[in-house]
Amino acid sequence: MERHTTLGEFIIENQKDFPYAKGELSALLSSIRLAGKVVNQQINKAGLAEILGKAGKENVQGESQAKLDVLANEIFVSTLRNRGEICGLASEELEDYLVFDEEMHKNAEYIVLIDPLDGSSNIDVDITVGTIFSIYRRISKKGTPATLEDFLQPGINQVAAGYLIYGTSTILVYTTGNGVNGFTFDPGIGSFFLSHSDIKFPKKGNTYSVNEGNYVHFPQGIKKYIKWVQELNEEENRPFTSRYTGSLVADFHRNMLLGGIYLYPQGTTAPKGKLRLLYECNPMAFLAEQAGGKATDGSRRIMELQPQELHERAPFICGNKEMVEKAEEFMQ
Ligand SMILES: O=P(O)(O)OC[C@H]1O[C@](O)(COP(=O)(O)O)[C@@H](O)[C@@H]1O
Ligand SMILES: [Mg+2]
Ligand SMILES: [Mg+2]
Repeated sequence: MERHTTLGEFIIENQKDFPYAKGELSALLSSIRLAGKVVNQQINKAGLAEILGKAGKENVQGESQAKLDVLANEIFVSTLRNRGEICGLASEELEDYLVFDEEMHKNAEYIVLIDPLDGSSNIDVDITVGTIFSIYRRISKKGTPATLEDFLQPGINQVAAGYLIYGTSTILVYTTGNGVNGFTFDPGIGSFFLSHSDIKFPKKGNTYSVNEGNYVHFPQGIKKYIKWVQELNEEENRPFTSRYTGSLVADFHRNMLLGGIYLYPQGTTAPKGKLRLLYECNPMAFLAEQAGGKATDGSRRIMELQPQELHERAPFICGNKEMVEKAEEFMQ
């Protein structure tokens, strides 16, 4: 029987891609793997462990937090705080970034941004959710506390990014700038194994993912693009199929494997869209580009946007290159 490579082996094997690396990034990816396992275990038994429902408080964006948003955040923060690979962390569920200034963190090279639980509206109804992470090398001097500047870096500075998808199976997908690979969790063994190597968007896609309930609020260009995808044109395989789960990770994963486009545009009610640039758009954009796809805000490359605030939002269009460029044409 063919033996699959474990995530741990793959991380070590690929450490050579980073001639300057001293193993910190590998150790950090392993910490994220560990936290992911713990969150996965909690999600699998959520209905029994009284961790469904609301936490009774709001995050900095005024969204009412789900108990699992809070728990997943605590698991990632405590796992990464207990291991010395990062000097700071920012999260969707925390108003401000955390500075890890204990001795073992002071000289750490990296910072992490996370969306601990993506697709929160789906938790209580057992639909696929995820965790998204983005890793940067610090800008501030080693030995000093992490600064806001360390977090407000453009997406092109990411050294690694990825997500965990908690679906029919649990898969960890990530890139370090050398392609995108996916590892499926085998609960029987308790390890992640390489199951999707060097993932690339298929040449063509015919699935579009957008919350059409917001159609009336969309800019004209997006309205026209949606009309275009729904028109009959057998040659161009239109109308496209509509698939929207309410979880960015799930829609992105499907579109990357089968071809498609995800759109969360700006609108009258959300002038800058809904998704957060630093821990949703940038990591997915890095993965998309590494898989041969594209990610824009309708006209500009997401990864070239200069962030101004920790929780700022950005219009997000991401998927097959050709499909994103068509949407951009309509936006022009
Ligand atoms: O319900 P809406 O407005 O369509 O938004 C759904 C989108 O918002 C998100 O749930 C935002 O992420 P969080 O759940 O992490 O807040 C995305 O996963 C999803 O694609
Ligand atoms: Mg999210
Ligand atoms: Mg979230």
